[in-house]
Amino acid sequence: MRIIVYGVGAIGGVVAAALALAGREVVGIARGGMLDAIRKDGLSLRSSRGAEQATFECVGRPSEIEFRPDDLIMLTMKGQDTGAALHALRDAGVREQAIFCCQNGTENERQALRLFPNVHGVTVMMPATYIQPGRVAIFVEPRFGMFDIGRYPGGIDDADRAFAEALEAANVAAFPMEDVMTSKFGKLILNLGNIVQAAAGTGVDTSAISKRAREEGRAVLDGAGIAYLDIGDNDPRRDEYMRSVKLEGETYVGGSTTQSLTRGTGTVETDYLNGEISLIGRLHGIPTPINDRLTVLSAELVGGGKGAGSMSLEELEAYIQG
Ligand SMILES: NC(=O)C1=CN([C@@H]2O[C@H](COP(=O)(O)OP(=O)(O)OC[C@H]3O[C@@H](n4cnc5c(N)ncnc54)[C@H](OP(=O)(O)O)[C@@H]3O)[C@@H](O)[C@H]2O)C=CC1
Ligand SMILES: CC(C)(CO)C(=O)C(=O)O
Repeated sequence: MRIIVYGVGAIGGVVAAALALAGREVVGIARGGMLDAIRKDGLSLRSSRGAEQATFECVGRPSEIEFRPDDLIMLTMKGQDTGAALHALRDAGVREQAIFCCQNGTENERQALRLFPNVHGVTVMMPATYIQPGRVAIFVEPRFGMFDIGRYPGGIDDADRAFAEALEAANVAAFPMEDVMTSKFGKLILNLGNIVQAAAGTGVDTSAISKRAREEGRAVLDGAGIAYLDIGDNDPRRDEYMRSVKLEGETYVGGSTTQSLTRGTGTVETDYLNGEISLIGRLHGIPTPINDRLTVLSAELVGGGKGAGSMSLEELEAYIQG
């Protein structure tokens, strides 16, 4: 069984390296400097275990892979890149293989199920950082993170069990779940603060604004009758499996949206995080003024070429008031 990691960045990089270091067969799909670096020297994984160099096959597009029926395919690109990636997989001949959406947001699974029959949701709890091409880091211990895993829209099958077994071997705590989307909707609530942190900068206390965005998000899910679990700081598994750790010489720049603004990738995932709450709210007639504003804000920050931390807390407050 091979594991194809599509999108070798922070999450894809940590998981691909950890799997390869655990002796699993991994094929990465990467682009730009990351692809060149992995092909040349492999991928350096920095963690509380130290710096480990992982080597694995890496290609630039799915069409370079001869897919096998028992391949497990992880999607680890941002939500705004999922559509193009799914079409590239289908063009490359992928049909019945298990596709694991290892991404934040709840739309990736729906998009994948439109094209493929065998889709799985994964809640990714893993503060990973794309440091530079060829280098990623993970800032928790003793495990590299925790994944809730299950078939979409529900159930657990052999592919979930096989994926969980491989992750456990790679030091990622893995939990097959009958109703994984309840976990993913819980994670969505947590991620409503991503753009807030990205706008104001890591280290600024944005908790009051994030709290309001999350309260609005919960009201929308409640109103729409969508079940969700609390998988944030109150999740008791965090103490056992993923305690924050400082890594000498490495800086945790922040969450995934902060990293996108810092790296200047030119897109952010907010339309699939806060925008998902706006969408569900609009479908159910529930107002979502805060998440609407945050979604527009993300487009303005990206459009204006703004970096992480480009707004003061006061500016952010004023912006949300409209
Ligand atoms: N980072 C984190 O701590 C966490 C992230 N997540 C979620 O995990 C998912 C991935 O995030 P993250 O790892 O941070 O994102 P990154 O941007 O670090 O990694 C995604 C990678 O996919 C690459 N990519 C996108 N499209 C393609 C393509 N068509 N072909 C080849 N490569 C492609 C990107 O390339 P390029 O660099 O050129 O853009 C990038 O390197 C997101 O849904 C995020 O919300 C969840 C929990 C924590
Ligand atoms: C919860 C958080 C912020 C942890 O890294 C995350 O999921 C992300 O970075 O997108």
